[in-house]
Amino acid sequence: MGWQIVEWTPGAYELADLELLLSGAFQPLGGYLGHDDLHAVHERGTLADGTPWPAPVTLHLPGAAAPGDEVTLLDPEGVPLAVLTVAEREPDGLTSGAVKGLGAPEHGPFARLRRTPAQVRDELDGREALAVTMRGPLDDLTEIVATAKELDAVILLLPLSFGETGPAVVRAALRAKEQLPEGTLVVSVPLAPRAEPEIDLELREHVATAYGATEHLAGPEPVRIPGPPHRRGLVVFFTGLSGSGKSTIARGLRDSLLELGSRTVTYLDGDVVRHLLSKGLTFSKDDRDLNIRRIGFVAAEAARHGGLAICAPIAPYADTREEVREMVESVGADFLLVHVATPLEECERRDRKGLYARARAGLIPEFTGVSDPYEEPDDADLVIDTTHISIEAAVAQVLGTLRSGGWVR
Ligand SMILES: Nc1ncnc2c1ncn2[C@@H]1O[C@H](COP(=O)(O)OS(=O)(=O)O)[C@@H](OP(=O)(O)O)[C@H]1O
Ligand SMILES: Nc1ncnc2c1ncn2[C@@H]1O[C@H](COP(=O)(O)OP(=O)(O)O)[C@@H](O)[C@H]1O
Repeated sequence: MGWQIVEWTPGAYELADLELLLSGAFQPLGGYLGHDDLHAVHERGTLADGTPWPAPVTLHLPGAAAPGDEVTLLDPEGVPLAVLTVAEREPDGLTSGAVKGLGAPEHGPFARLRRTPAQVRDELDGREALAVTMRGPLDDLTEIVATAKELDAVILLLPLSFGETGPAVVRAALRAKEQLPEGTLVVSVPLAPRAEPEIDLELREHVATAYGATEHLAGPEPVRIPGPPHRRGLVVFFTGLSGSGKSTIARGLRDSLLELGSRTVTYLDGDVVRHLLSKGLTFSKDDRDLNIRRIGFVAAEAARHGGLAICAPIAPYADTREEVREMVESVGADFLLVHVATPLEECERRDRKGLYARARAGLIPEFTGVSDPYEEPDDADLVIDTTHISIEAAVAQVLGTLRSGGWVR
């Protein structure tokens, strides 16, 4: 926590909130909330001064920052978006303060469909507006058309484009517009969903009002029907000590899958990863974590498009494995953790590459199992100890799990 923070890329959720703070969609808020406001929001649904406000809008910053410091907030591509003037800072990094925009946000899909509330209010020019906030397709337009007619209002479709489903919601709004009266407006709003439905609804109402709505209809929630497992993306993630058998089983699995021919396979071989994707990284905790995140990122991209990715790094830390699981599940794919639980003594006895001997001799520092930790998974979907079984039997166990889960037919 010692280093002074001068710039920072907030998380996806915080960035979405930032955009709405900057555009005025979160009026009267001018920045991230601090302790007193958050307390009042939780207790009474107002800010500390009594102004109605339904939901927390928060930011976490690492590093050191004191009241009055300025921190530049960047988008994921590194473009400066805003300057935050720190007001308060909690020990856990929660930071409040006003934000000032540096330019129109350009990151994320459908940037052209974003407009500020002021621009939309200008366009409405005093006419009544019926806002429809949507997170899923509108299956029935009759209520919207009837209500708009009754109010003599312009229809304002506000697709809440956040995360994976964002682009689909915007497409649904553009499709709906074609069947709605002329003059219907579509404005993409990156409002991240809030966990509690009532709070989410209230926040949607605030945002709709900021955009000039005189009435608000909340569109249906997204219905996510996951495809059958054999069409869903899958990441098979092997973890275990060096020499436990991860690569051998992973290669066997890849070959069996290629032979079956029913799925596309991406194999992220540990050595290839270390020579290319993670070239130059060491075996410090930070570098191992980064290595695993990179592997997770690539595997999730393959799985996002329905592919099956196989990875076989040591991945000694539980938190980092969990991060990868979340990364994969957030793109709508499945994650299968296989713990190759061959005990250290057996791995050391095999010592295929002579690494254990060198590690014991003190020639390799931070060697997993010898002088560096391996956190045993307690969330493995399959555990295989290869001490007394053949390679074929080990591969068959994994393939059997894929078959019984329906991932492979
Ligand atoms: N200090 C230290 N600790 C552990 N392993 C070491 C180390 N130095 C080199 N190696 C070799 O690197 C391979 C492990 O790399 P990974 O990318 O799988 O490790 S990690 O997941 O980032 O922890 C591992 O290969 P495998 O035997 O295939 O597991 C080792 O051969
Ligand atoms: N049932 C088994 N499954 C996998 N490997 C086995 C098995 N039995 C013996 N081995 C041997 O153990 C070694 C495992 O090495 P490797 O697959 O490179 O491990 P890791 O990738 O975990 O470091 C190989 O020499 C392999 O032939």
